[in-house]
Amino acid sequence: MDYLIEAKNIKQHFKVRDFIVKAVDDVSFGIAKGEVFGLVGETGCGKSTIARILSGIYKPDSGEVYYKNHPVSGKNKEALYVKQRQEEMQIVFQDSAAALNPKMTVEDIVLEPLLIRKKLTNKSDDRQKVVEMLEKTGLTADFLTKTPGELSGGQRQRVAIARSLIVEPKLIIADEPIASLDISIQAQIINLLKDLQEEENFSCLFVAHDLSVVRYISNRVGVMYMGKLVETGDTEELFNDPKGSYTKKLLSAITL
Ligand SMILES: Nc1ncnc2c1ncn2[C@@H]1O[C@H](COP(=O)(O)OP(=O)(O)OP(=O)(O)O)[C@@H](O)[C@H]1O
Repeated sequence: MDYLIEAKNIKQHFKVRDFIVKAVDDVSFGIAKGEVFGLVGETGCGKSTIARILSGIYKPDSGEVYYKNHPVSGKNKEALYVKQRQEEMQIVFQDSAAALNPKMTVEDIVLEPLLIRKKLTNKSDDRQKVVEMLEKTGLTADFLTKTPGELSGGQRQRVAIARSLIVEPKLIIADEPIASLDISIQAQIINLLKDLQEEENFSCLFVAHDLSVVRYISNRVGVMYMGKLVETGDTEELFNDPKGSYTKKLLSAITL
């Protein structure tokens, strides 16, 4: 299978006082180009740790992450592909919106990833690009000069998404991207992410508690239980015909 990013046998253990927490315990899966892979499971089962390992924030204790079939996490990692993953990936966290620099304008916030990559051109073209990104996320040029404090939670998350899109990412790691938003705004942001994914065709790891959201947005789903990936499958197959006893239990706890 030609995966954009793949985890093979990754493990991440944390020592907490005298205990070893097996946060991720021998997990393997891949995300194809243009695919949305949803990761579900109870609190503490290891979803965020996996998101951090795939994005390179954590180095797994063992196992390997591959980007375009080249190792990017272990001893034999290939610098060229580590760099490509870094440049082609964006992360949208639960609190991305809250973490926007309160002193910066929306224009500067959205441009920052290009600044970091030394890809700014000239002021008017750059501004045009920002406006384009804002419009993609349902905002307008009126927002250019605003600061995060002047925006609602939903608008801030739109700005965070616009900021991710400006580098034309091939991969978005979304870790609970709607969890901190009001219920009424969550659907809008999920619809936006789904539309953008269909337009831009980036691959996505989508981590969420909410199974109905995962079902709506994902092509494939992985179910985690205590650090292990206990079942993966195409979304509708998995939801309609879960195989494992844990998946059955998890799905029966909700009404979809
Ligand atoms: N830096 C750390 N140090 C110690 N333990 C950690 C660390 N990060 C995570 N853990 C533990 O590893 C386990 C998995 O955590 P993780 O955050 O990956 O789960 P999760 O499924 O994302 O949970 P949630 O849905 O609550 O975010 C938990 O028991 C957590 O307490």
